[in-house]
Amino acid sequence: MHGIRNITRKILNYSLDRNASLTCLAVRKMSGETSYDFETLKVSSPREDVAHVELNRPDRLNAMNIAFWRECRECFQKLAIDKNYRVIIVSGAGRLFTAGLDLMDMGDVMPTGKDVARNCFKMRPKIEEYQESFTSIEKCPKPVIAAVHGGCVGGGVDLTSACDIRYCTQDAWFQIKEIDVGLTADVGTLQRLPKIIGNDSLARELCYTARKFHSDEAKEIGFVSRIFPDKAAMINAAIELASLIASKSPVAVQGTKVSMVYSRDHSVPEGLAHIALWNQAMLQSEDVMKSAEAMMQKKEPKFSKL
Ligand SMILES: CCC/C=C/C=C/C(=O)SCCNC(=O)CCNC(=O)[C@H](O)C(C)(C)COP(=O)(O)OP(=O)(O)OC[C@H]1O[C@@H](n2cnc3c(N)ncnc32)[C@H](O)[C@@H]1OP(=O)(O)O
Repeated sequence: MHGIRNITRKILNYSLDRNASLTCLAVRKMSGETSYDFETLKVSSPREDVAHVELNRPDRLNAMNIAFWRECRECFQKLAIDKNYRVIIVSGAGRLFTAGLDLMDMGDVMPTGKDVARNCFKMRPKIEEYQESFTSIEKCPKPVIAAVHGGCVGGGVDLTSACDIRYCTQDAWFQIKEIDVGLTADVGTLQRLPKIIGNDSLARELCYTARKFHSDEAKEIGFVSRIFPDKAAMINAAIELASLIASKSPVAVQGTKVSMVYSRDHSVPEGLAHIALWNQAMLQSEDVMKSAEAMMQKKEPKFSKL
């Protein structure tokens, strides 16, 4: 008799638990909330319209393990279409931004078969997936601000090169370290960094030698735009900047990012043709009239979510 009662209680508890979690899921879906529950990233919202993504494996110096590569991609793909956020900040938890590729967790990209051709057919889509982890930052139409403290090694330079704006602390240093671990960098530094710093000779020097460059040099060459005495000051400034950008028309801000990314990789006539096509639609936005009215009335405009 006791046995049957126990089983009944277990079944009842199970269905209550299940109903509770289904209700939670339904509420989340109904309210349009996206879940950002990750193992290697912590996502918070320090201000309205601002998301803060923290690389969150401080005990491993935020080294990029297999879960990280997947989660980074997923996170930015979600943020790209999440109407609750207009600007994103990326920083690292613990004593430095990131130590780059997790050298203890590379099983995903190391071929195991005997046949070179078959290994290659497996490897290429894997490498492309890793590339997409950072390209998803660039594809996200919302501005992404990197806030770097301590070291930013290997994959960290790839990641921050895909961001729109880079701030760092006085103690920050950067290292395109791939050469030193026998790799040709393949997730974005070689493609993006030379265009950011506009100095091909120096880009090659940094990539071929893997020498560290510190905050002052990073600012001098245009890799970062501002340096702060410590992490707290940098994060505060990043939040202020993010809030300012978030107060502008999201139609205009996101169109600007899309156009700047496109124009970087195309000729001036192609870039102009692209923005003409884009703006033939976007100039019809209510944000244009709202901005003009606010300007005339000397008021701050409020723009609705996208
Ligand atoms: C298809 C692939 C695409 C991606 C490519 C990306 C490539 C790259 O990122 S290449 C660069 C790889 N990273 C490195 O070579 C950095 C290695 N680490 C260091 O040089 C130092 O740890 C560092 C200078 C960052 C910090 O030195 P510090 O003395 O302050 O700390 P440590 O005692 O060395 O490290 C503390 C613990 O963290 C572990 N750790 C550090 N880096 C990594 C890493 N990259 N992967 C895995 N684990 C790492 C280190 O072993 C220590 O662990 P423990 O001894 O257990 O405390």
